[in-house]
Amino acid sequence: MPSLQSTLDDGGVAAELAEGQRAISIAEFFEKNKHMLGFDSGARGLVTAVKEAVDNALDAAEEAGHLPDIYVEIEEVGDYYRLVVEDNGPGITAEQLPKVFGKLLYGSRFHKREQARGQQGIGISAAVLYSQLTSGKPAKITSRTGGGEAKYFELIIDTDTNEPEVSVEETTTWDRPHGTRIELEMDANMRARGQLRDYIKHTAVVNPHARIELREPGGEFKAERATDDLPAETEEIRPHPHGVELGTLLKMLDDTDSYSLSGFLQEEFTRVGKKTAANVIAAFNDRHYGREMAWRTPHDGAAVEAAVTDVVANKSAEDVDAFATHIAEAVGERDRLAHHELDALVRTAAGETNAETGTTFGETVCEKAVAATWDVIRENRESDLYELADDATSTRKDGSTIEPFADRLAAKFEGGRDRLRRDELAEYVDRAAAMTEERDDVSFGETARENVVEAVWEVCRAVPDDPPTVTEVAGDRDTASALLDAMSATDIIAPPTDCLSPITAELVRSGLEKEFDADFYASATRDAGVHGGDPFIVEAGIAYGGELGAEGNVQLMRFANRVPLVYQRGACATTDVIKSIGWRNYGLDQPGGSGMPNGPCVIMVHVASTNVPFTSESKDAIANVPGIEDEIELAVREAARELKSYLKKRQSMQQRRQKQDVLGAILPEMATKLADVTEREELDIDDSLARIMNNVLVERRVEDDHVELVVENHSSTGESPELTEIVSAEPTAVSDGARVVEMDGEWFIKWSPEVSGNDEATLEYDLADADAAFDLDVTGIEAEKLTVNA
Ligand SMILES: Nc1ncnc2c1ncn2[C@@H]1O[C@H](COP(=O)(O)OP(=O)(O)OP(=O)(O)O)[C@@H](O)[C@H]1O
Repeated sequence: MPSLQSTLDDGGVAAELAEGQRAISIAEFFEKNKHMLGFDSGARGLVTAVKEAVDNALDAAEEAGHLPDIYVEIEEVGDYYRLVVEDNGPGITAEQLPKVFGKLLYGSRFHKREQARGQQGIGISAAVLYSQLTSGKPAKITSRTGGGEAKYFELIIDTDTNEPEVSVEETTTWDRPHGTRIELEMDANMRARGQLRDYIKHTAVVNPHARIELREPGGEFKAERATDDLPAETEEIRPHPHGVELGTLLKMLDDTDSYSLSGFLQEEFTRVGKKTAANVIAAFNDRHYGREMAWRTPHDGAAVEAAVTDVVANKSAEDVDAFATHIAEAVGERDRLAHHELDALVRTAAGETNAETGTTFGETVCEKAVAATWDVIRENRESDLYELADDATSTRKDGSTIEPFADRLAAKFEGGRDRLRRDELAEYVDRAAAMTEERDDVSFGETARENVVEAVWEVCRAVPDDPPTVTEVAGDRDTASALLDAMSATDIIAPPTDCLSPITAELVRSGLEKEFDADFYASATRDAGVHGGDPFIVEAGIAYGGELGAEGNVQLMRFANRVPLVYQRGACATTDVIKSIGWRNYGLDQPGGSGMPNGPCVIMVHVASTNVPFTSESKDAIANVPGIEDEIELAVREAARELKSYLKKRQSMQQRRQKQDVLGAILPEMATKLADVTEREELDIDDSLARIMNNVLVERRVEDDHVELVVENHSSTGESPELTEIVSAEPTAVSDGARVVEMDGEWFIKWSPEVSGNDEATLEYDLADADAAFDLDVTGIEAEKLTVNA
């Protein structure tokens, strides 16, 4: 078959192609690209649908201030699976409902800067799309808003138009007073049961205020509510100036009602008041207008006087002289002068002279005087630049290098107001330096050049011009780009974090304690950072030991905005960071010193943000954003430090126990042998063991009705044990510092002595009844460091 090109000329090909070109609806696009939304297989599609519906249910209930109560049911019905998700949220109005479920990219959160699980307005409608594509059945939705009647809808998405097609809309009855019920049928299977259960279990870890019930063909799972406190309510915020992208800035400039740049900055951004706006504008002016060079003023006022006198005609010599003297004196008072400063100074001199002489020095005269004085001031620019360059460069550069360089640099200033941007100045310096290197056979390196630029830029003055208006900035990409640069270069305090709802270190820990039976738990919450104008907070938690499986890699749990991330672990910034940490340093096994560590350990990382940068629309993995990666690392390291000291201590306790076990086996034999040989009474082993092990030894000594508890601290550090003696008769003459409580005929005597290293304390009491029974309990010291002989 001949190719299109061989039968048609270029214009013909274009016309032919044009016939086949048409807009693609978003629904059509996602129909073909289901994997982008997490619906690439039946197993995964089911997990994604549950995730989207449950995330929405949690968002909706929390937003309405209700403790979430969510029911998820998966049932096999004929060739398909039926998914039902019910929530006790505020419900959806009959007007909104068809669009929420029947239109992709329709939602309430996309434009909000506030932490929420949903972001894009695709999730649940994508589940509807997947269901209708695989089963051909409509979505069945029941929703009831507080106080209203329940409404029932059946709908599909028209993929050509991306609009809902409602087939049934009626009033119904429902036992929930408010909430939403979604029923979807889809081609699916339960191969991803593990992921499904993980998703529900991990959701429960980070949402202890939610009650979630899952019923699926393989069994039931219930996560009961652990707290009645809803997460702190979040506030919507405006974007932060750091990290906004140019396109967004241009759009904001177009949309704003503000006229002035200062107003725009204060109105549209968070953390920008009058002062910060002024700082941004100063930085913007530097970039947009540049600065004016301020030349060193001449020592000799006579030259200025002469120059002014020369150019002013038609006035009495006396008046001209007074004017020239005023200018020369004012110039002499300044160390350096920029053109606009000179201009203001001449006008002040004109006013002063006028007050003294009554003669007017008008616009033209002033302009002439400014020009003449400016020429005089500029005459010294070679020596001025020489001094600046000489100070700024290393002492190794001698005058013969600096002098020709300064002359060349001075030549670049072409006159006028000597106004230039920093990049222009850098170019002048580069050219002068390159020429000097070439002509004079000397070196003028990068650092020297940068130092000269900095020194000259420092003496330049900010221009007094008003910044352009918002409309002017919006109309020019370069100007907007200069504003963006200025925004990122200005110090601005971090955004407020009331738009975020971190889990908090305390709840991260109790969440882990609730779901994992371990020996050790640690957690950390970092301060907020900013990414792309959106604030974010990273939290980390670690559980170690206990019932956790010791074989293979540690278990990594990733969360974003309280949602567990189940898929694409390998593509996630969180995983990359965990792999990049040297875990051997924290006491975990890590073959080869990098990669996933091994051991009985769960590491969890939560990134909360008003806009989590996911790698794709299916929201499975966090993108490699350096600022976020840094914070993940710091949070994990903070928790890992606690793990390290726990493991270190555990190791030293283990060694102690081993030593104690060996001694415990040898010492009695030695004592017996020694007693045989010496024919003396056998030695008290506990006493010797405590001494050898540097333990704390607690011994009871009873004489008639007098009881003594002796606490000997054989270690070198102070200890504060808690001793509780339980006696069956009332004790008397109890030594100081004790609390005595009677309960059901038993007396509890509690002491908390502080015993310094290598010291001892004696606690005592008398018994009214010599036959009384007693029992001692000692806490506050690790078992491995304690020997009780009582
Ligand atoms: N169960 C529900 N109760 C109340 N409102 C809901 C419920 N489910 C969805 N909504 C509303 O419908 C909107 C669209 O939901 P959808 O899942 O399509 O997107 P999203 O949650 O905003 O974002 P994402 O695509 O990131 O999940 C939500 O923003 C919310 O306003």
